[in-house]
Amino acid sequence: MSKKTTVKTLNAISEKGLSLLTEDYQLDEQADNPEGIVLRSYNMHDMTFPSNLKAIARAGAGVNNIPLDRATEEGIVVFNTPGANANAVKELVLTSLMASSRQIFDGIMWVKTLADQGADVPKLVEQGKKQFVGKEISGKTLGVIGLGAIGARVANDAVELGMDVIGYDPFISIDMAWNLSRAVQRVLDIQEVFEKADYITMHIPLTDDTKEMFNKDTFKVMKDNVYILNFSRGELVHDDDMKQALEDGVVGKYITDFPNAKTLTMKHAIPIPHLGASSEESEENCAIMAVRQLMDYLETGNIKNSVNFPDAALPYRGHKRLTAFHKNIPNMVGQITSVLSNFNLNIADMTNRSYKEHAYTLIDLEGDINDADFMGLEDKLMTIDGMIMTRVIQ
Ligand SMILES: NC(=O)c1ccc[n+]([C@@H]2O[C@H](COP(=O)([O-])OP(=O)(O)OC[C@H]3O[C@@H](n4cnc5c(N)ncnc54)[C@H](O)[C@@H]3O)[C@@H](O)[C@H]2O)c1
Ligand SMILES: O=C(O)CC[C@@H](O)C(=O)O
Repeated sequence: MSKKTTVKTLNAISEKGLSLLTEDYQLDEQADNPEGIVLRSYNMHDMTFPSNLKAIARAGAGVNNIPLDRATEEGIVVFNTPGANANAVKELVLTSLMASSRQIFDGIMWVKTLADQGADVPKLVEQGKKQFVGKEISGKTLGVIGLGAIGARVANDAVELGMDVIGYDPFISIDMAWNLSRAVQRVLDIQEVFEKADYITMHIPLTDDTKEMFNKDTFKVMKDNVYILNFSRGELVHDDDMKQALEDGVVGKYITDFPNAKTLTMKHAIPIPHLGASSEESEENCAIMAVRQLMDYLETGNIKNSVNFPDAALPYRGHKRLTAFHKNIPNMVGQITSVLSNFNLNIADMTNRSYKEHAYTLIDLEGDINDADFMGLEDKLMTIDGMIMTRVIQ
């Protein structure tokens, strides 16, 4: 019996996805040395990668919880599931936008304080409700920073709700640009969003460039009483500056899906316990996509939706297949094919794709090949300068 491939989960992953793992896999939450890991927001930064680990599948969009550079150096592919939870997040953004604008959260908290007022409750409600007069969003300006899977959906639906929408994304993909409503006004300078918007929602990854993008300098440019929605990552906002801006009335409300000890005590902050992607549909979509991508890679070497390797695929026709991940430098493919020819192995098909400083080569080998024909092949390939990982799939 051939050995099963071990997959470990680091968070609760929808059964709809995990049940796709066939009998060739064993799912083991305690495994010390799995070939694959599936996770959501678990922080992997302090974790040493197991020696057998080949792939990490993030059931979700953000990958700031995974040490990508280290994974790349160790030849471990990292996947995410673009768009799979975007509708869930969009719905919560729009819900929060409308509910906060109409002071629903404050109103609910207040009305609960009347619980011991007996028959007077209806009268007190009518007397007290004037504290919670809100604003309609129709006709107001929404600034959307980041027009990816979530931002583009939020922008399009906000247009349908009657808002004037300004979008900023210097790196927008062609697909997203096609999907964006023509009513969304795209701007090339983020300052324009800060200056004009009554509500600002951010849908960008957390990177060195975006960390604390919302700070006292950017608040200074914004309209007084602007509402800021953060369904991306807490670290995009400088907490102390936000606290001050809320106290000064520069920011009217801060709706954040990433509460921490500071935001929980901020006046006018509305903390939500990271529920953006927590819908049944989104959890299933993400798990199914993550597990499929992981299995495809482990079984065929094909890559789709990686954040650190190039996407690459060859139709899998049962050939013995060699995969190699290496530096994106001249003559790597030449050196690989030369080793193959020394081993008397003939190429049936191949592809080589690059991403930033690295490249990935998939080679199908022709004919009936025995295990003995591969003896020493991977060791030899690993002696090529710039080679990071090789794998024979048989
Ligand atoms: N709250 C949640 O549960 C939840 C769920 C999903 C995603 N997220 C967060 O939301 C982020 C966005 O998710 P997505 O699915 O839309 O990702 P995405 O990759 O589809 O979109 C991100 C967009 O941000 C743009 N961008 C990058 N840097 C930018 C910058 N400096 N200024 C403006 N735009 C910039 C990119 O070009 C891209 O279009 C994720 O990275 C994640 O951190 C949170
Ligand atoms: O898994 C989750 O619940 C949240 C995921 C979300 O933050 C993401 O970046 O996709």
